[in-house]
Parts: sequence; C-alpha cells; structure tokens
Amino acid sequence: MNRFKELEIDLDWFNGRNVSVAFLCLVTLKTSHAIYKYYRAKSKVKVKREECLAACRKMAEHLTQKGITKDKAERITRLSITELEQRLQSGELSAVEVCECYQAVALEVDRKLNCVVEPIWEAEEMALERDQKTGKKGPLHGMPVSIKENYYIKGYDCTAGMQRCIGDPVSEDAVVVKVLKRQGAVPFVRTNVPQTMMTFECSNPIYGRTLNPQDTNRGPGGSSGGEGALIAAGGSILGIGTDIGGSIRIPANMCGICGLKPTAGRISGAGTHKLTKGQTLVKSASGMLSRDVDGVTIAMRALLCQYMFDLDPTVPPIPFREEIYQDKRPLRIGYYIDDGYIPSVPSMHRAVEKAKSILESRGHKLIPMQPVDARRMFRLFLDTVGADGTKTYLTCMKDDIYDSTVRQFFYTSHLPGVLKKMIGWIMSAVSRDDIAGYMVKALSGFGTVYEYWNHALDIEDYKDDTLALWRSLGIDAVICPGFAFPAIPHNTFGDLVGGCVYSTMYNLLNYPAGVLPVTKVTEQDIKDMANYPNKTKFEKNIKKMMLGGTVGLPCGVQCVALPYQEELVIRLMKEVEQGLKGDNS
Ligand SMILES: CCCCCC/C=C\CCCCCCCC(=O)NCCO
Repeated sequence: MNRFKELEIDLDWFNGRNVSVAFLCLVTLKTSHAIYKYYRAKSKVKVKREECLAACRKMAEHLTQKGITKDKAERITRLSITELEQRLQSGELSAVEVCECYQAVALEVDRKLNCVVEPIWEAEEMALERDQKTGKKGPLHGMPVSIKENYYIKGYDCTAGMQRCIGDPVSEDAVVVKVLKRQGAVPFVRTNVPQTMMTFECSNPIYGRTLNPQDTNRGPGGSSGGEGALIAAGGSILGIGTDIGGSIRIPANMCGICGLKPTAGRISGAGTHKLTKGQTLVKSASGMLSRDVDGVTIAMRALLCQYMFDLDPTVPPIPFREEIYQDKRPLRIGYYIDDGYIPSVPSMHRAVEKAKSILESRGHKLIPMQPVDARRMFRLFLDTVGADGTKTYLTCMKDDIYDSTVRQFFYTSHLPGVLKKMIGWIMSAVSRDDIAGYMVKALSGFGTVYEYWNHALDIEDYKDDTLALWRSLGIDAVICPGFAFPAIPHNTFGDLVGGCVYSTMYNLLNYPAGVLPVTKVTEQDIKDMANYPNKTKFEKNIKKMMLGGTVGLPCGVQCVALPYQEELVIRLMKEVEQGLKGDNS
C-alpha cells in the first residue's frame, strides 16, 4: 500500500510545471557547459598564440644582439640553393651564420605574412654542431629547412590548427625530420597550416591567417600555406610538407614556387599528424617545396637514403635514380589545359601552352589528351574524404573554435546523413552547382562496409582506366595546369573548392606530381575571361574571383608521371625551368 502511495507521489511530480522547470534546468546546464568549453578553448588558444608570438620576439631580439644585419641576411638568403649548398660544403659559409640569416629574414617576413608558427630553438645548436663536425659532410650540410607544423618535432605541439592538440608536445621527431638532420640540414622554423589541413586556405584559430606575399588580400594556398608564403618571400629556401589533395602543389601554384608531391609512401610520412591516417584509400604524401627545381632535387636525393629506409621499413628502398633524372632521351608527353569538368582560367592555359612549346623545342613529342572523366574522379575523392560521415573530423574538432574558413563545412557536417543527402540534392538541382551539392551529399558517408568496399573497387577501376589511357597514348608523362586558377581571396574556399579537381586527381591515382611557376596573369588573360563559361554557380564564382584583381599572380604547371617515377617528374620540371630561363642545354 505504502509503495503505491510513493508511486502516486512520483507520478504527481511529472506535472507540466515541474517538467518545464527540469527542461529549462537541463538547457541552462547544457548551454553553460558549452559556453564554459568555448571559453576554455578560447583561452587555451590565446595562451598558445601568445607563447608562440613571444618565442618569435625572443628569437628576433637574440638575432639582433648577435648583430645580424639586414644586408648580410639578404646577401645570404638571396643565394640560389646550389650556390648555398656549394658554399656550405666548401666552408665558405658557416652553418651558424646561414641559420641566423634565415631565421632573421623568416621572422621579418612573418611580421608581414604570419607564415611562421614558431622558431625552432635548437636550430642554432644544431648549426654549431655542423660547423664543428670533422670528416665527411652530409649532403644537406648546414642547409636551413622550414618544417610544416604537422610534422613531429620533439618537444613541440603538433596541432594541425586544432586546440585539442595544444599542450601535448610530441616525444620524437618525424622520420623525415630525423633524416634531414642526419643529412646535415638545420630545421629552423615551423610553418602555418589551415585548421584540419583539409582546405586550400591557410588559417586557424591558434596561429591566425597566413597571407600571400604576392597579394596580401589573398591566401598562399594550403595546406602547406605557411611554407608557400615563407619560401616565396625569401624566408626559407627549402621546406617540407604533406599533400593529400594538393597541399604542396596548391601553395606552389599560388605563391609562385616549386613543389613536389611524391607517390604516397616514397618519402616517409611517419611522425606526421594522424588526423587523416585512418583513411587509407587516398593517402597523404610527404614531399617538399622550394624556390626552384634544384631545391626539390637536392631534398629528394638526400632523403632517399638508407637511414630513411631503416627508420621506416614501409618505404620502398629505392634511392634517387640519377639515370632517370639525367636521361636525355625524348619523351612522349600528354597535355591538357582543361580536364573536361572544371574549366581552368586563360592564364593557366597559357602556362601549359608555354611549357608545351618549351618541351617541344627540346625534342619531346606533346600529345593532346583528356584525363579519364574528372567528374567521376572528384566524386570518388569526395566520397573517400566523407566516408565516415565526417565523424573523424567532428571528433577531433569537438569543443574547438571553428575557423571562418571551415565553419560552413563543420556546420553542415553536424547534420544527420539523410539531411545532408537531401540538401546536397537540392543544391545540385537549384544552383546547377554539381560540386557543392555533391560535396554536401558525400559528407553523409557510407552506410555499410559493403558499400565502402565497392567504393574502393570503383577507385581501382578509375586507376585501371587511367593507366589504360596512358598506355594507349604511349605517354611517359603528362603536363597540365598547376591548379584551376591562381591565388584566391580570403574566405572563398567554400565557393571555389572545385579548383582542386586538378590536384586531387593525382592523389586519387597516387601518381607523383610537381608544380613549378611558369607565368603570371596578364591584362589580356583577364580580357579573355569574357569567354570563360558562365553556366554553373561555381563558374560564376571563378569569373568573379578572376576579375577581382588577379593581374600579376603566378600560374604554375603540373608535371606528372607514373607511380614511383619522381625522378622523371623532376626531370620534366627542370627542363621547363631551364626553357623559361632561355637555357636549352
Ligand atoms: C575541414 C574541411 C574539409 C573539407 C573537405 C572538402 C573536401 C575536399 C576538398 C579538398 C581540399 C584539398 C586541400 C588540400 C588538402 C591536403 O592536401 N592536405 C594535406 C594533409 O596532409
């Protein structure tokens, strides 16, 4: 009887008033918790940012005390990489003075472009060790190298622009960093990346936004945007980066420098941020950026050594093959200015035409071609990136502050899968924008492992079809636009995401690809935009972007070869570069 009474009381409690009060309490609690987490994240980010800025200031003061003059710094940082290499090897320049000069210029450049995350404090000591070394010098003896923030450096946080990774310094260097050091290089600064590293802008709440040295109203590209800006502005001569969708090649194109994305796995990726590593269909590649092609060659030669093969046995033990790089035999090279899906802009056409005529004048046979259905490729790429319904990104970004460049993506990612599919479908139908619509749909992920495995098979089919095309044309390599367009204004990634069809193609295929600067946008290129298609929302966005002051921006060409033929890619890049300099040797 008593028990019934108690129950009656309990049930009475569930009256309208009490339920509303409980609901309100719950909402208040949840909201205050969210506010608390937001401010906690904000303060964590602020403290980290201040620490990094203080480190830069402290380093700048230290260099001033050491009497590094602007004149001397510029004299040394203006040397080409081959001149620098030769003077370091001969002892004409000491590793310490080179390191200090590069640090001084990097910090100077950083004040304008915000491309450096923080200096590497151990650099000077490392340089001193190089100077005191007796016996055989390493191939990179005393060479300063800038390091993208997502590479592990012992004692430093590796955040990829995400606050949850703050305050968790890594305990070991990345394999590539270890190899660089073993070969005599001096890692001297860490460079900026976009939050999550999956965009081609370069901004995050921790370190802020990096600007393009050619036009500060635009970004340097991404995700190796800090490297792109720093190298283009003269604050570094060689840097390392990663590329899963264009992150080395896009900054190279947008900043007017060289970048090589090797076949994924040819250069070790061990000890880089883990964010994308669970996704194994399209793998991130470790590569390099440099002022000229020689920088890429020097780095590849030095990295492809027994020490790397020992440290990371998953790397195929293939040293740099001089016989492929030095080969003078004429090649059959496919070329396209348009991938048949996303029209590239006139300045990019000119870049390819220019490279084509250089290569023809050197005896190569250039064959017009179209890649296998680029729309199919991009859909496969997007489905791969969104395969988990974006759960990985959402988990890593839990309680984080969304950077303005990725906010739209994360708000969409939170929606239930069905809604993403519906919105994607509506977007495609209403705006005739195949890209944004499909992207939203792709973020809904796969329902079953069976679907995912079938998707993996579709990628294999795409690879087979491409290889068959190359074989049928009898081509050794391909040249094409370095990207669909040059550098873009801040906060326009969402509107222009389709540009990366040109880069993602060679990630999906896992072919090595390098970009080098070939020309700059001219007034005539802008006039020629009158003929640029104007049907889809995406094409309209490109047109608007190009008409918004792009004259003078660099435009690159992409050189591509079959998997593990990096030496051939570099050979082509070098030949185009020589042709541009009027050197036809
Ligand atoms: C957080 C935003 C995710 C958006 C996903 C959009 C899908 C496709 C766009 C691809 C953009 C590629 C930019 C380059 C990415 C890259 O190579 N990162 C290097 C990581 O090692």
